[in-house]
Amino acid sequence: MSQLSRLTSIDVLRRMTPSELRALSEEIREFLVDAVSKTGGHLGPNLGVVELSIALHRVFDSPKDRLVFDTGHQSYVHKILTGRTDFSALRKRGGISGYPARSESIHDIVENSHASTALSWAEGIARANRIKGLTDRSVVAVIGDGALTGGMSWEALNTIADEDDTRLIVVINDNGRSYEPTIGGLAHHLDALRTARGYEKFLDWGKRTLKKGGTPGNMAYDALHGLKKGVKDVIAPQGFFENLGIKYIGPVDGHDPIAVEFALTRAKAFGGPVLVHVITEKGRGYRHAENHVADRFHAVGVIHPETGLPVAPSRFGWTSVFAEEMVKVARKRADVVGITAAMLHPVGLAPMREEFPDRVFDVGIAEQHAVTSAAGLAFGGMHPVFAVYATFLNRAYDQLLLDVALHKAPVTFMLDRAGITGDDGASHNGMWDLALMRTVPGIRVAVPRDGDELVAQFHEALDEDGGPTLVRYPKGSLPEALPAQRSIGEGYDRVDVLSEAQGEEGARRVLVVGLGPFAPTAVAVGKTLAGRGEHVTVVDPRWVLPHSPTLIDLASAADLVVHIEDGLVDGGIGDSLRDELARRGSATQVACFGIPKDFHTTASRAQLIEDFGLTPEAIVASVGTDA
Ligand SMILES: Cc1ncc(C[n+]2csc(CCOP(=O)(O)OP(=O)(O)O)c2C)c(N)n1
Ligand SMILES: CC(=O)[C@@H](O)[C@H](O)COP(=O)(O)O
Ligand SMILES: [Mg+2]
Repeated sequence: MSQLSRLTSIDVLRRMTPSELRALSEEIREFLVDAVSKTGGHLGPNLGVVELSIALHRVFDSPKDRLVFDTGHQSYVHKILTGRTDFSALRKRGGISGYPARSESIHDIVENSHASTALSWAEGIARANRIKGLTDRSVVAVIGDGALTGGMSWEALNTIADEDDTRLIVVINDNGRSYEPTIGGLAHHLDALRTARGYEKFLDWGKRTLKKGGTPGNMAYDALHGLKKGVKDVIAPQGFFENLGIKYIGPVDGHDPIAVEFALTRAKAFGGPVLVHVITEKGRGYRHAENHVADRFHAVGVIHPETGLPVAPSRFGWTSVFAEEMVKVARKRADVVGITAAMLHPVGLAPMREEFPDRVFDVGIAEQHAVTSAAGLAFGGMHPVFAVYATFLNRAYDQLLLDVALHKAPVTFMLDRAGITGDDGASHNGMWDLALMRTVPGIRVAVPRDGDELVAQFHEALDEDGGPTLVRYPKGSLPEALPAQRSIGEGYDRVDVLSEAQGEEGARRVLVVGLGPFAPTAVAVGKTLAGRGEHVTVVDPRWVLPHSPTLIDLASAADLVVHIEDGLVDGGIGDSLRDELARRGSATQVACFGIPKDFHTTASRAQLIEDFGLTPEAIVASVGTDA
């Protein structure tokens, strides 16, 4: 009988012998490869935390003890161990989320997939436990070495170090990588700890001792008892964690079940803030992941399990257009530099780094630093291009507002994954940037409708040296090119007319505005309205903030503006246009269509577009008839 099928409860897990645990680890790896190759997902990270997740659930008693996963993309094994083994609809509607989800399990806590938050979550939970006198409860934060490069992690560690009586265990899941090898001084320090003399000695001694081990059932006790007497002289050299005042245990081989369990048992018994440094391997046990140079299968699409090759071709057309154009620009403009927050390949800066390694900077998962560093680079005469997923820019709003915009710094933000991303969870939809940018003085925002426009607007952004510019585009493959029938105005003021129709005498005059990927939707809406005899003009404003005077004039001349955007409907660009028209005393009605702000369960982009009433049919039905 397979260990996985035996696993009907955590108690069964806790009674497993070392050999059963090893078999279970293998089965879980096979399960992960088989399941995730069918659906896509975070295969590499989860292959790396099989033994760690098992040990966490054997040593700690979730949900009494709280397990918090940073980013949460590495929680598939935790899900399997807590009774969720149907991965057939992973990240799909009706299936399990790719991140912890409270609606799925009492064992899941943090649904936010933005990195570097786990230590703050854990510190707050542990503080609450202390206040409530729940002194028998541990809080465990599992954080990757990449997430540890995020500033919030250090804000939390600074506080945690001061809370001696807090039962808080920080587990660093150190696989040496974010997507790529983790950058910076911290990564070097972790390396130093990892190769510390004590680590080898710790392991050899641990294995020797445990060869004489006790009964399998008492493995953790034997590990603890057997290794305790020698542990004092194998703790890794003083590191900044100890200097901060946080006890450090490790480094520990994260794929050695006994060593991990022993270390976690010690940490649990410590009774104060303690950090366990666990060394793991991203993609462990699946050679196509282990051999994948770029990111060890950090996030894969549907793949052939036997080869690791994608079933469908690359799905990131917009990113490829930017990547290619960035290299062309860099060849011509020495002042242009690229910045990424630990996502070199996903945002398309790898080709530029290939050719100009000194002009692409990876700052780790540190978007706030990236933005203010860009302000510094601009002050120094460069034109920085920060390529980032739209949702992750949220974190650097203050830096954008008061370090970049306040100083009118010529920084260009290239926002990938803007709008509804769908299956990657609620906090991954790039839905907030347009509304946020309404509050940023002086920023110019563009929303290209196809690849040609992305290139054109990227160049226009780079030509702007009087302040920040932002170009945002969706996840996935490129749409058909959508040429304009004619354009009105020049430069930022230019508005592209995509279609127009003269209606019947006295019919309603409708201006349909489709931003970016909703331009084709706007054309479809216009066609239906024209078919009913209404006067229709369908436009793409290209640069959407500040509003172009041409667009304002077109809108003022209409009875109704239908405005469709891949962003928040409350407070979005359509809302802003409505406010602007009202300020001018215009009687034009504005019907805004976009994303509602309440967060959503996992579903595909197509499903969410249906849900939000963003199909042409739904929009036409909503704006009614002229009658
Ligand atoms: C604020 C933020 N920026 C970027 C990302 C994208 N991202 C997701 S996982 C990841 C790498 C995480 O590395 P690490 O914490 O070491 O976890 P591992 O994948 O190695 O287990 C990144 C950059 C994110 N989720 N949140
Ligand atoms: C967890 C995380 O933030 C990233 O791994 C993200 O899920 C990648 O998204 P894409 O798959 O759209 O590149
Ligand atoms: Mg890592």
